Amino acid sequence: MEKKPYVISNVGMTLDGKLATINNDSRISCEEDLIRVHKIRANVDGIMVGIGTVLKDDPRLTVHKIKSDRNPVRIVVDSKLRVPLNARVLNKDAKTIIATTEDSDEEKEKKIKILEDMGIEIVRCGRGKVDLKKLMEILYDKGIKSILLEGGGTLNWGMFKEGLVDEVSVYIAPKIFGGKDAPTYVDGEGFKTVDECVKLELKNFYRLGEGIVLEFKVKK
Ligand SMILES: NC(=O)c1ccc[n+]([C@@H]2O[C@H](COP(=O)([O-])OP(=O)(O)OC[C@H]3O[C@@H](n4cnc5c(N)ncnc54)[C@H](O)[C@@H]3O)[C@@H](O)[C@H]2O)c1
Ligand SMILES: Nc1nc(=O)c(N)c(NC[C@H](O)[C@H](O)[C@H](O)COP(=O)(O)O)[nH]1
Repeated sequence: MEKKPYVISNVGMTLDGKLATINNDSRISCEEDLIRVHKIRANVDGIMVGIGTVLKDDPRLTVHKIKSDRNPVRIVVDSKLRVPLNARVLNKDAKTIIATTEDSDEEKEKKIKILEDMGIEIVRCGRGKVDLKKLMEILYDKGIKSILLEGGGTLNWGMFKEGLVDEVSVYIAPKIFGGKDAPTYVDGEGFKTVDECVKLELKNFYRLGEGIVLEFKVKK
């Protein structure tokens, strides 16, 4: 696909690949790592998360840990439009785009109208779940040429499966959460064979705070 933003996937995960505990405690990154993430945020056009992350963490998705005179556009992928009207991602600190499906019912249309009246832009693509390839084209046409993908595991799977991620950076905290139901970096159905899996090329690694940062390019 030619017309798509450059996508950097970032997470803070435990040594066992978890993004949160089974009780959804997601405090993984150390302060130094959060500053690293905010430096990336300050240099991209958009920050994207799935609705699961908004419902569980209520992130602001702004640059607030370092000085910056701009905030990227916040993009929430939300098939069923579950976003709470008091979510911090809907505040006035930055522009927000909610990506949802073309599926329609009276209640959804009502909520779209309320969100639009709040100044939120609604983008509709796909049926059943958001068509991520189409979404990337739409965002590119809106001038969003780079995106920081901040999870969670379900959206990460969708983006990797569609071949939409270009670069990966992960912070590995020296912690082990365990739990087969705890969210991991990439969840979803998973690839069935090694031939199909996403292949990466290690570009850089360094110690940061108590953990380590790994940076990869996705092999195309
Ligand atoms: N440690 C970290 O770096 C980090 C970062 C982000 C999230 N998290 C954690 O991840 C968890 C949330 O992850 P999650 O997996 O529940 O939710 P998620 O944030 O991945 O959102 C999933 C939602 O994305 C939407 N979606 C629409 N179209 C899709 C498509 N084509 N493919 C995939 N998803 C699509 C669906 O509405 C789906 O419910 C929370 O526990 C949060 O704390 C941790
Ligand atoms: N890099 C990273 N390390 C973590 O330990 C963690 N829990 C997240 N979680 C992703 C989540 O979407 C938000 O990045 C945070 O919840 C921060 O929220 P802010 O946007 O700064 O309000 N991200």
